Amino acid sequence: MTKPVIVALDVDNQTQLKEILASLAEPSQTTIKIGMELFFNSGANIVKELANQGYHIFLDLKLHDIPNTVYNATKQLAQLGISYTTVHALGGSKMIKAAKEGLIAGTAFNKNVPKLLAVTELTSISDDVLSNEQNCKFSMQKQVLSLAKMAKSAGSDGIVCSPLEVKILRQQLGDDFLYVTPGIRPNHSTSDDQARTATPRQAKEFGASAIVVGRPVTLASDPKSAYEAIKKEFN
Ligand SMILES: O=c1ccn([C@@H]2O[C@H](COP(=O)(O)O)[C@@H](O)[C@H]2O)c(=O)[nH]1
Repeated sequence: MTKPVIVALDVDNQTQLKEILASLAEPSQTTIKIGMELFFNSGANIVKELANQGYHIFLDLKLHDIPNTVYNATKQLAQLGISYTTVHALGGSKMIKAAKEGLIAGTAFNKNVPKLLAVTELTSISDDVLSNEQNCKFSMQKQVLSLAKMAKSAGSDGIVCSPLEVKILRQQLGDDFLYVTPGIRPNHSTSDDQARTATPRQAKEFGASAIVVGRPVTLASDPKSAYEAIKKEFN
């Protein structure tokens, strides 16, 4: 079975959106990620529209609020036809539990409940930022593992982390949990806002369940070839 290469549709207009979608596989074979940029530009209707076209949707709004607010928000999101959504693990176990309950409450009878993914430490956070700005006393690996364990016990279906942490996480938390990894850079020399990166091949070797790829596809001179090459490397 091929593992998903999830393309992050981080665009603010329909023209660019259509161009990228045209480079990807047919909707039923494709998971696309809608993040804050497209959602705040086009609203919930774009989510419903793309879901109706048959795409599997990863709605990445990274909710982080009090449990009651998150419950009511995920209850709404569950009605959009999405497959995955995200909260920040740092919101705590009560918030994660509420997010899951909201998804269950908002899902129509005989539809699948969207999978809940907890974002551990963003892939843009370096070791330096973790210790000097977040004042975390643990190593990155220990911190991500601790958040992932808590998220799993609170009911999340998986986590978002860097590919660099997946091997140890999978050993500790098992295979009945999703390890979704952004921070994918086919060319390791690229320098941008991502701090904890790996190539698609490394993500595969470390055991990622799915990878999330944005700019390496959307900014490529030939997005279709870039997407196909990443899929081949990851599978
Ligand atoms: O820890 C995280 C969580 C989410 N993301 C999202 O993934 C994509 C990555 O895009 P690139 O252009 O490939 O960097 C983007 O939508 C982020 O919001 C993440 O990067 N790290």
